[in-house]
Amino acid sequence: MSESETESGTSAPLGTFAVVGPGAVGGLLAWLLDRAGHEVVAVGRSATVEAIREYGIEVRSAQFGGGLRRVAADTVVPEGAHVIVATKAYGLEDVLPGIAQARPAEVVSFLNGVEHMPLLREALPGVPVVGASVAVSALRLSPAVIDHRSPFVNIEAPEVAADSAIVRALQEAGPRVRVRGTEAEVLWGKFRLLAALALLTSYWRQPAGPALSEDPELTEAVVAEIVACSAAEGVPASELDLVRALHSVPGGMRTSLQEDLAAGAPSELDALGGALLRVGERRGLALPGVERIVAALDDAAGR
Ligand SMILES: NC(=O)C1=CN([C@@H]2O[C@H](COP(=O)(O)OP(=O)(O)OC[C@H]3O[C@@H](n4cnc5c(N)ncnc54)[C@H](OP(=O)(O)O)[C@@H]3O)[C@@H](O)[C@H]2O)C=CC1
Ligand SMILES: CC(C)(CO)C(=O)C(=O)O
Repeated sequence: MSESETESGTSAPLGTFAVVGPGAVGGLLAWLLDRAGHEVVAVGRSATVEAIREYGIEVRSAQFGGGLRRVAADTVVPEGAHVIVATKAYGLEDVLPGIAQARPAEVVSFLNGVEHMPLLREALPGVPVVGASVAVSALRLSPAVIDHRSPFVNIEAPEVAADSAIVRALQEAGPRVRVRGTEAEVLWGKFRLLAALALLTSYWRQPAGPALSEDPELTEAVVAEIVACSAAEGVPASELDLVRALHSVPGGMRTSLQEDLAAGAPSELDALGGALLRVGERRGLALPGVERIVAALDDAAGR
């Protein structure tokens, strides 16, 4: 019997799920939860909400078959909802008051990075808030059309979230969901890999394979610096494991930071590279490799 099933075999309703930031990741998760029969509302800004109301959410996915689903959409978070947060880091502060006002049952965030959790907790006192990670490659082609490019959606959530309705619903909706360790372990586990990949792919303007091999010394420095940051923040890791993880990524993979910078769009450079530099400053770590890349990307973006 699955966790959300009753003794009689029928699914117990887990409540309303609100996906705040129905972009590539949020739209895909909303679509998957809707497909699994849950009550889902995609919560976004008016242009996106209008597009989803008019058209639905279309997912193109080899893994899940894809298709169009008439997912409900609103600009307001429903009262007491189970909230998934999937905005970009730079959009988080704008959505916090609306989430707080809805007095959500719980909040699970899927943002990349590590600095968003204190912001969420400060804005949502008394609300169970959990940081999870998702490994997936997805891109929003238009406000209601999502291209799911990776043959996987791998979610990790910390052990404290084992009973979360969001985690239980996602476990049954299609993604691979692993519940393990602490929140810091989950977030840094993803952040170590993502930060290295995102910075190097963006710097070299190449997909993962060539970006990692372009300048082995720079790659080595970035790996060592990120592992040092992780350890200083209480999550020890091995450089060798990170190198192995980086080389297991498909060589043709591009990162969302790389896509955003290439498009001249707002990016998460500060939430990734900037966050590492702030750890370095706080912990007295020299990060010359990360610093060089962030400075070059800042220059290129005209900051
Ligand atoms: N794309 C990927 O493959 C992966 C992304 N991630 C992480 O997931 C998170 C979401 O990324 P992704 O789905 O790619 O991003 P998208 O740009 O596709 O979607 C972001 C969503 O957040 C909303 N948003 C952004 N700024 C604001 C704002 N100021 N106020 C309200 N809403 C806002 C957007 O609104 P609107 O619809 O109005 O534009 C959109 O719905 C990021 O932290 C990313 O690093 C993690 C793994 C993989
Ligand atoms: C590298 C990738 C695609 C892995 O999930 C990612 O998280 C991103 O680009 O933001």
